[in-house]
Amino acid sequence: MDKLMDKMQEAAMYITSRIGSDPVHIGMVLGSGLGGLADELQDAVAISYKDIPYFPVSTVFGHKGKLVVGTLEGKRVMCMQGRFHYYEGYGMDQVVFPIQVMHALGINNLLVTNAAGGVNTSYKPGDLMLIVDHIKLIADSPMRGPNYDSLGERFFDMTNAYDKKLSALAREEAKRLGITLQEGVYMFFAGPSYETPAEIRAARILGSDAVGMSTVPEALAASHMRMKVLGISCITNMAAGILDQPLNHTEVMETGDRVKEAFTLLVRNVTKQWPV
Ligand SMILES: O=P(O)(O)O[C@@H]1C[C@H](O)[C@@H](CO)O1
Ligand SMILES: Nc1nc2[nH]cnc2c(=O)[nH]1
Repeated sequence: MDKLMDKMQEAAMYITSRIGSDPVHIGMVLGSGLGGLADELQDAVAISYKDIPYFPVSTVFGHKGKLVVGTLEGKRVMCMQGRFHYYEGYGMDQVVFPIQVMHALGINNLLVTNAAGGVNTSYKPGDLMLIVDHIKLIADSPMRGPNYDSLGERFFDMTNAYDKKLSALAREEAKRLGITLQEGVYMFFAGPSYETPAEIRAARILGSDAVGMSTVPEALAASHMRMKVLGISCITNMAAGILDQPLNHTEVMETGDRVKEAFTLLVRNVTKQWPV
């Protein structure tokens, strides 16, 4: 066994010692302001990241740094209440390590969520957006370096990175529940600064509808391991230069808090129907 596989196994064994060996159906990464969903799990077991071998720790306000495992709408789910970002100083390999540990635990379904800035001017803060594709032009790939053939192929396909059936499910459920669900392309920026207005104009020309500092590394790692991914952004603010106002993390958190009911309702109903 190589080193990454050893680390994944050790982390997975520790988590299993805390949650038991019943299968976990869906992994969920909860973005800034969206972590409250984890508090709704039944029979929940919460594990601090600092207790899990080789896990990094969250340093961002609004990211609690806990793995919470429990039942949501009849499915056993594992929520990351707080994620790791490249701008925190972690390598891309550390950013995606939890996703690889989920895979080691037998999880093949992943919901990735985030707070994002709206680039598409038809969006408004508080909208939810189904991620149909992404753009990443900067920073390393998390898969840079030796390939772990037991995890996935060296050159892997990203055509269907965001699963079409799960996307259709989210679309249907949003419609049924009367929740506005925009659809768009999420573009990764390394942060921690928000973008300049010129970068946002460039992002729009390139075809992005929303910008953020996460999610894409996790979607890459999940695709490498052929996990099924559903992505939902919460448009917490209009991206830089669209409105005549500066951006700040407080607004991001406040908007996340404002939409938490709609977000939770949508995720609950998608989870209920999620084929596992
Ligand atoms: O973890 P996410 O992508 O939801 O967090 C976003 C990006 C930054 O961490 C932060 C900026 O306000 O929100
Ligand atoms: N990069 C980036 N990340 C965000 N997260 C929440 N809002 C934003 C934004 O406008 N830009």
